[in-house]
Amino acid sequence: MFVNELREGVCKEWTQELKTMAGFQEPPIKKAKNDRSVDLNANTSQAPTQPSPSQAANGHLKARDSSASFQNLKHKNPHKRSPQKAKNPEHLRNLLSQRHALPIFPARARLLEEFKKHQTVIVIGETGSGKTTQIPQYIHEERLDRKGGICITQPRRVAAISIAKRVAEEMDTNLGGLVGYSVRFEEAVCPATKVKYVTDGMLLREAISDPLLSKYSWILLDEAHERTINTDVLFGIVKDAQKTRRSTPGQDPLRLLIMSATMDVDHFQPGRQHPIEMFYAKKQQEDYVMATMTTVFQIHREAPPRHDILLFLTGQEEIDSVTANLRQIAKDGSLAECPRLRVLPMYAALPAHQQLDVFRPTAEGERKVIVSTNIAETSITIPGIRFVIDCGRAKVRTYHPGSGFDALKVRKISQAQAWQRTGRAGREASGNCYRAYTRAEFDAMDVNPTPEILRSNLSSVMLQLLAMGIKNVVTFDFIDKPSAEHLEAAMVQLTFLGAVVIKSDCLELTEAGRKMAQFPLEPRYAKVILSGPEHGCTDEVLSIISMLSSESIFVNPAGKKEQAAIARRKFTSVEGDHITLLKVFRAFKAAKKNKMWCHENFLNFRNLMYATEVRKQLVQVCERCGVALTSCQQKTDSVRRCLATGLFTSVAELQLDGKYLTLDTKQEAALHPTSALFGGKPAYVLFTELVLTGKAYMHLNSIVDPQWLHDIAPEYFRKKHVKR
Ligand SMILES: Nc1ncnc2c1ncn2[C@@H]1O[C@H](COP(=O)(O)OP(=O)(O)OP(=O)(O)O)[C@@H](O)[C@H]1O
Repeated sequence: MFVNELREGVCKEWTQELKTMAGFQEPPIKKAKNDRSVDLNANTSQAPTQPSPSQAANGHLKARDSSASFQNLKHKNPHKRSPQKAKNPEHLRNLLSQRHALPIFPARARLLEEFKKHQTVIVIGETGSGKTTQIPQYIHEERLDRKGGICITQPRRVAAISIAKRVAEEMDTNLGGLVGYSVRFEEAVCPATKVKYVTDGMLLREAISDPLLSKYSWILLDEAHERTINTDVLFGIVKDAQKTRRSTPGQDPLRLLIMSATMDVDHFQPGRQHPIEMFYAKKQQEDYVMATMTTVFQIHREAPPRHDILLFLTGQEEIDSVTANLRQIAKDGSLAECPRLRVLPMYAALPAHQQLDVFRPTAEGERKVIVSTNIAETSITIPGIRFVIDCGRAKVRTYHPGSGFDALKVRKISQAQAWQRTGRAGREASGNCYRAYTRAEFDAMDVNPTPEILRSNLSSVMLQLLAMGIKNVVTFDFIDKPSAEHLEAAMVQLTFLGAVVIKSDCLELTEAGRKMAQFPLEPRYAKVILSGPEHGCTDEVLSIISMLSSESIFVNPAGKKEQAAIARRKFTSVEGDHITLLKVFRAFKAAKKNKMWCHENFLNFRNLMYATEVRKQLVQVCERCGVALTSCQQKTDSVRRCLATGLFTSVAELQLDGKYLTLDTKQEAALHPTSALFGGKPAYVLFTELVLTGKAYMHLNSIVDPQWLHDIAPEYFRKKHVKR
């Protein structure tokens, strides 16, 4: 290995490594029989821009966006024209030459040949080589989509939307016309849509009503290496659909392409369209946040304007605080000579249009700094990014079935993720990547992330599989089989919720379970909505659950925390956080969804609008399922009672020593300081989430009466020795 220190004086803290980084082996993907794996380079004439030579076949499939999605609920902007740019022949010529310069282009004929020959093909190529944007166009140009459309899955909604926009532009067509997208609560498609980008959760939901995926001739599972739970499950479902369509006369074959990024570092630099210079920290950084911020300003002082920076950090709070700090420091007089700094946060809880802000090109004399979670790690191309700064960590949620905890912890990322982050720097031109960790730390990282399916609560997936008619979930063709403990925990949860019954050793969906599967929500929330009519409060629980779907309703600006807390007190309910959310939602409606009102009350207008939109969609599902929309007005104890019908396994009891123990697994847990109940000592508390962040905290809590619990699940609470 050759380590060279360059750029002394520019970034003293970094060492640069030149091309010969020690290679790491791509881990084996399980390869389906008769599948074909195409290396984008194999047997094609070597163009200087081409990706790596032959790869071992196989991949490993990625995961995220566990949220299920709506189907065809919204028909948005169906004929929104891409910018006038698209009509400009010069711009079109430019786009075409960009397409031709992509590493995938010389492999076009070879790929199409393989696609025609095989029903399942695995395509492995460099990040940025053109898989996501080009392959669907090649299929369409070759008219291989005459009998059915092309559906490309993405783990994240922002990727699905931004890529669809780009492809519509490249194809000089309207977004929502020939090219469209469909993500939870939002879509731009029409009957003529042939190339459709969707979140993997969305396609999973489509498969519930149409297990043969009959609208499509092509399913492209993209970013397969990420191993999201939905992509993993889709793999099994699409294979099943293929088999059934093959054996059903008159059915067209269903073609499956699994697209995965190569993680082969030996090829990372020479095989890329644009080279990326790598820098590692010289020594371990004690404060990675500080290290990355310092690097932002080191770069900012040196680099020309419009050479933008993408900084990877771990979570919303950290990002909000770094964003505020960067903006503050940018005002410093010593930076007067530097370009103007536009700092933008990027995380999943931001509404889609705010996420899409990061794609706006940088103005003359300006520099964009995007401070992001791993949401920007794969798939997307953010124009202008020349520098990536990677803190080497991410917040990971891991479910522990034994304790019922969701542990949310900051962990080291894997090498595969580190390369994905690096790849964001060289999409349009050569770039630089600064890793805030040493080369030795990089070497010690896991090669790949743990597949999501091995660390998640499986109740949603299990319900969806059952709704698709897959009888034996335990023998389902998972790429990596979840542990018996995880499967068992999901089964128990669904049984408690009344979604399934066990008949002759097999799980069977109940009528209620069938309805629950219609909601793009976790089964326990769907159960709450289904219980609405019985408690006369469907209207109220719909508002609360919509608010829970949209994060950060309350704004807490640095420097105004006191005022924000005072404003928040107006809505705080002694009954707990759920009724507090309901009061906010009602007040927002009464204020006619006024933006100024939100500002004055330290509430996030966009997130409230998002909740309003979600609610509308949920109402439509209620109508489809015949759930009556009743309202209890001010009788909010029936709302808490109704919440308990779905969340009754999430209750904690006050102990003599003043601490809380969860009833289900006897874990010690504390009320989160942001809770409306914090400081009080109610005997029984229902919590929405139990998160381990150092200590175990109950988030979003309400007071419950033990008698209700006995009424809802008498057997369960008798066993838990709950006094009435
Ligand atoms: N919105 C965009 N604006 C500008 N260029 C873009 C945009 N989207 C894609 N590109 C260009 O197209 C190239 C190929 O992108 P594409 O997403 O198809 O690659 P990929 O092989 O699928 O990468 P990944 O594995 O990271 O998703 C990018 O490297 C970039 O040069």
